[in-house]
Amino acid sequence: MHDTSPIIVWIRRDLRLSDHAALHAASATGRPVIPVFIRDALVDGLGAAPKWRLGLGVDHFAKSLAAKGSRLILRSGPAVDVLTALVRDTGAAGVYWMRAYDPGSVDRDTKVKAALKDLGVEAQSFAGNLLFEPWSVQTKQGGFYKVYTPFWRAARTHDVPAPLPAPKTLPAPQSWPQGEALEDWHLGRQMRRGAAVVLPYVQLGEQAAQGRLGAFVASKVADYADQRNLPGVDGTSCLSENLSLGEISPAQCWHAGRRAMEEGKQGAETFLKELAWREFAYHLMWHSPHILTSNWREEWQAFPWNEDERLAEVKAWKQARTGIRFVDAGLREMYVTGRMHNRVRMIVGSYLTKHLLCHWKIGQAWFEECLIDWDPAANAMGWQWVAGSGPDASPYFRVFNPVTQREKFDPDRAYVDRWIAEGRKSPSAEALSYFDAIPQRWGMSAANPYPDPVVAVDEGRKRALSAYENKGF
Ligand SMILES: Cc1cc2nc3c(=O)[nH]c(=O)nc-3n(C[C@H](O)[C@H](O)[C@H](O)COP(=O)(O)OP(=O)(O)OC[C@H]3O[C@@H](n4cnc5c(N)ncnc54)[C@H](O)[C@@H]3O)c2cc1C
Repeated sequence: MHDTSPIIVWIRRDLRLSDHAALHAASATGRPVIPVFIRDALVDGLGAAPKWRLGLGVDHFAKSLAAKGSRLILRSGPAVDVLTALVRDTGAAGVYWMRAYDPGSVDRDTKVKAALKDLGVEAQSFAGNLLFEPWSVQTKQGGFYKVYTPFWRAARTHDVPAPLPAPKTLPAPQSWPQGEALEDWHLGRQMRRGAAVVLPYVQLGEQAAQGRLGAFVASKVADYADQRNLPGVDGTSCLSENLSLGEISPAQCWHAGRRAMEEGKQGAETFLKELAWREFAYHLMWHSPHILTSNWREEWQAFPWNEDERLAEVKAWKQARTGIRFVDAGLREMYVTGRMHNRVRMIVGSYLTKHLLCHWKIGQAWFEECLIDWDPAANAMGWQWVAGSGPDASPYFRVFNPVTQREKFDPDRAYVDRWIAEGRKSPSAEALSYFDAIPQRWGMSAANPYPDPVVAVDEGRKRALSAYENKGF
């Protein structure tokens, strides 16, 4: 193979130059590098907001590559077809990529690897989208962890390699293969009215992500342990948006957290533990992929969840008009910003699965539609945790009371007042922007009175507890 045969770097949800082992290794070969992004069935299957956010991220990353004298070639179709055709067209010596761990990607990547090997081309995948490879953290018996705390105890003894710098050069090939235009993919098509409303909340790309991490470590991490549960306070890193598309690597976050810990900043260890929750989600998804699609605990299979999306309660929940302010505030925050505070994710999830006795899959799918930080593993684990059907889940009989939770975690009502417009003399701009984002056919207006609860807090709790009786949980 000639030295000028290029290396193709297949870019997926790893839209960064630094701490990108595949780009780094490709650059180190001294060969020309051809970065490629493929719009395949997994991209087409994304929900509206994550697909739109991916499009913004890809566009931004293409510009970062252009600033280095490189390019991002865009192609669509099944990855195996696109890559084998590209290898033939360019005479590439190898294809490198960063590993993904969801079953759809694993299946696809296994086929790609086999096809490339058949062509006699080097096919290499690299670690770096997680801190610890999911198979590397094992129980003493060689199994996987089903409970977070022992997982954390085992994981924290593992080394996390120092992040790699961005490659110095990404030599261009003599001629670039043809690519498609991102505009023609219409990745934002389903966002309709929402895009203009969500856009100001987006922090796009690697530099912005590094800025977020820097600001968090400089001014928020010290109080993080106390403040991270208060949705009215800007007390968390907000890095999930960037982590979900790999605009920052978990190792970069981890090492920044470690340094903060060494500097004696309280809260830094809690931050590391939260990063480890992300790892735990991937650990669980890798070892028990059914967490994405069915009750992780077998005993929940017979539970009679409501699964009908047409139910009035489900519509009210999705449209953030359940009549429970803390719940509606969270769902509105998500619709307007593409994100939702972790505490409130638990409250809205509990209300859907317990007060309304609806299947967690309805919530999982709605979050997948609306979140710009959507992550398959964290979303599935979060929903199964809330519902009680997952490993290390919230006990089934723990029904969050959204009223007392609001009193405890939003005592001055800063959060609910920010997101609920109805009944207020001068609603906040954020609360009003919800009505600009939602479809007009929902028929909602800030001028309407705030709705009565679809299911009252006590009544829903009692109903849930009686539904759980004699189910053998
Ligand atoms: C029902 C439900 C659904 C969820 N869906 C998602 C999702 O689609 N995408 C997503 O990234 N997170 C999800 N989470 C986890 C959590 O809510 C978010 O990661 C967190 O709110 C992100 O905000 P932050 O970046 O400011 O977090 P920080 O508090 O600053 O934490 C730092 C990082 O740690 C990780 N992290 C923190 N908490 C968790 C957690 N409970 N589980 C897994 N990782 C965590 C995230 O990567 C986060 O960016 C979900 C939680 C629940 C209860």
